[in-house]
Amino acid sequence: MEYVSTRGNGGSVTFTQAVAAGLAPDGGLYLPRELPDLSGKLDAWEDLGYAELCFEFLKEFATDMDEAVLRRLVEESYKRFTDEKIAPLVGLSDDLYVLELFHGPTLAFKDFALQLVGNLYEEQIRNSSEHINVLGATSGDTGSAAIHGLLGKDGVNIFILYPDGRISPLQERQMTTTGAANVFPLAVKGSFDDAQHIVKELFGDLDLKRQYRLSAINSINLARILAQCVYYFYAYFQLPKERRGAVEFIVPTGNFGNILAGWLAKRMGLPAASFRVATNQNDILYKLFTSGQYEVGDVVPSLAPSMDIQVASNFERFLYYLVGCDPQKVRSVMGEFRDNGRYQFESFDADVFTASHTTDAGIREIIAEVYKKYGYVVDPHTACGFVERDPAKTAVVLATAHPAKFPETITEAIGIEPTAPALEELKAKTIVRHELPAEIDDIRAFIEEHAQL
Ligand SMILES: Cc1ncc(COP(=O)(O)O)c(C=O)c1O
Ligand SMILES: N[C@@H](CCOP(=O)(O)O)C(=O)O
Repeated sequence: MEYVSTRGNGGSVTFTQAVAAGLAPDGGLYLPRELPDLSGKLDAWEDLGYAELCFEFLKEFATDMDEAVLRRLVEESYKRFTDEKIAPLVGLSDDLYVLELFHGPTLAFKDFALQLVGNLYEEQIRNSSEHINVLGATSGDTGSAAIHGLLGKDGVNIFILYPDGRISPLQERQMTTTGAANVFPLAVKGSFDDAQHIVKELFGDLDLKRQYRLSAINSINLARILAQCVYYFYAYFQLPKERRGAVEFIVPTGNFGNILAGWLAKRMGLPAASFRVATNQNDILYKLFTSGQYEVGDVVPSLAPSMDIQVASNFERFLYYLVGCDPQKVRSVMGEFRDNGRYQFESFDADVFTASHTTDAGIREIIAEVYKKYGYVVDPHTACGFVERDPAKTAVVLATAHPAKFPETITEAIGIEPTAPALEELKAKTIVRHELPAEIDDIRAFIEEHAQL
């Protein structure tokens, strides 16, 4: 299978090359030249365990990898999950289900892809004997999942930018208390968007990228998206057969990676009816999907900090399909959006997407209501998925983080403090972090000083 850039000037590369590159050299994002039709495989996949399903799915894409190696890496990637089902589907009522994606090592859905990406990078280092330097931006969860996907692996330094003071204290502790000499958590004086922008600019500096062998762990990396497709199939197979008629996946959304993975799964044969873009008060995507107006505003810190994002990097992958896979149109829309901070679509076909948004007050109310009604505790991000439902559909809400990562908000809402052993043990550890301005030159200089060659 070949991979091409959304902007059309990145040539065509293999799976391994696309993963190693992260961002395409023309600044675009990689996608398969053609999506495979997997609908004929669903019957055979119905009863597979999570790792087996993941292997079967990924081997359609990693066609340049040895299958035995891929199988080993995939199996390894799900060993540290604490629930035997890996991604259990919990029924709250006949037509309302929660897909729990927080049983990995860092208690957020990012572990699904980043445990795997860590293993793919380790394999790459083993094969090339070259050191890599991982660079990423996080609004809370990607950073810790990436660090824990790579921790203890030789030949890699990790630089993670995060907005200082705008992630939860426990998310910060997950990144800053590892004690590992090759992990550099960079507390940046700015927003996640500032951090993500800097990271993309640095990946766009092709000399820097080549010299330091910079590798991406954000969802600009196609491996992230593909690994996240798997649990949509897995969730579907866990639904009772009589509930599979019209399924809406409700996805707490920020950078648009998670929901894009579901939508791609549908394009490949997953029989889902629709996907809900569930945002917090930073609702640029809600406005886009309800009006066609795509306009950057100021990010407002919220109770669901990992979704405090304005410019969602994976929108570009959706845009590519929206404009009929025409890279020139992608370049033109992205260019106008970059220059003006806005783009008005004349006709915006939202396809199978629906959208909702939630304020902080709404998040608190939902956490309390869901607990009262079902005895179930949702984290503030997952709460955004409980806003409204189409009664004609079976709803599957993606639970993207464990509530114990956000104890203050949960305690305020229901008077009970959620805990998780993996987080408790972090509280006594020493924090090591590096404070930097949100300036590309400062970040570049830090990397040049601390990267390994
Ligand atoms: C807990 C949580 N929920 C939801 C999201 C939003 O997911 P995405 O950025 O893939 O849209 C994130 C961050 O990515 C997150 O960490
Ligand atoms: N919400 C994310 C932001 C980064 O998104 P990614 O999916 O592109 O890595 C986070 O928690 O860091």
